[in-house]
Amino acid sequence: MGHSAAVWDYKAAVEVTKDWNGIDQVMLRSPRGSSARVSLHGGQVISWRNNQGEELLFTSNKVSFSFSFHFNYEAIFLLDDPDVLSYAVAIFKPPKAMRGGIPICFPQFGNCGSLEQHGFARNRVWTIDENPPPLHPNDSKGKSFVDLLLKPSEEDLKCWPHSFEFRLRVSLTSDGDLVLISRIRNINGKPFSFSFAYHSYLLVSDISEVRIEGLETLDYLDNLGQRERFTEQGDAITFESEIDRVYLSTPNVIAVLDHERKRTFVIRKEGLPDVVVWNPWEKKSKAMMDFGDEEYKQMVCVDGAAIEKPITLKPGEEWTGRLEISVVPSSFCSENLDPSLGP
Ligand SMILES: O=P(O)(O)OC[C@H]1O[C@@H](O)[C@H](O)[C@@H](O)[C@@H]1O
Repeated sequence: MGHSAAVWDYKAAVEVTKDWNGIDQVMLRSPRGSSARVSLHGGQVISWRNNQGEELLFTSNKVSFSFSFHFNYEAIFLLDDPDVLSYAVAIFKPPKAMRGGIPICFPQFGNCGSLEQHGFARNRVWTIDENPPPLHPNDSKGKSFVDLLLKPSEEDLKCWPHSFEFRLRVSLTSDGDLVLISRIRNINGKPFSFSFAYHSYLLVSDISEVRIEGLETLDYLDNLGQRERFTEQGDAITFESEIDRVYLSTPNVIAVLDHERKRTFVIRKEGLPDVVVWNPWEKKSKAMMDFGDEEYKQMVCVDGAAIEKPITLKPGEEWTGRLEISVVPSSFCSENLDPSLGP
């Protein structure tokens, strides 16, 4: 049953539990029944549910564990088989981000650089930041939230020699909107540059029923063709095969319409000029160990990102990248979207 936002105890609505691997997860709840779950593995949002308890983010039913023992092996386990899963958990630690939810790509996007694909942040264990520097009061009022912190380890500094503090706030508004605020501070003696993405796996009824509005007429880099630059010709993006693109200089509001479910994800962003659109389609997803055969139909990645022009921070400087996702009935068409991003 829903509760009134006026009497809701937002602090009590944040609960920390352990996952099957002993890593903390933070559950956020809103007075009307929505929820979000954040794993300290990667600072990754791994579930976001609406007031009716329906999941809004895609996560694969398959999980892949890599482990080293003389050789590198990769094994797949079905999450819905408890015996197999508990055996897997007993012998392996998952070093990889779960396929789905919202992994954080930092300090590198994709393989453009010397680091592991999409950077190391999604594969590190973050901590809960009990005393973060303050944000605007509107970022706390009427929200359940958790603040996470990532600092580089000695190993990280060997491959990326830049000291930083990465603070991530994940919030759930009383209406059930999901808000992610990343603050990255240079605590190094020298400037550094990075790229970034909220790799958001949206759950859709069927990818062939999905249409993305807000990116028409824009230039994009095509990851399927050596990042060649093209201009979007269609009046919206629809899917008939693999798409892997970085749209450039995008507006602050993007709409992802799911015709079959008659609902629209509205993505509002700030500090994130680019938008990645990705669906692996059948052939590529079959080649990926942690994707079920038909699962590509249920997802589309639409990421708020900063990729084409990396962010450069001088010593002491901080960058903020903000993403807000809400879900509205599809009758609420994109012409109604308010491009302002007030909290
Ligand atoms: O398998 P990963 O490392 O999570 O990456 C998934 C995909 O992420 C996309 O954003 C990249 O553009 C793709 O090329 C990549 O396949």
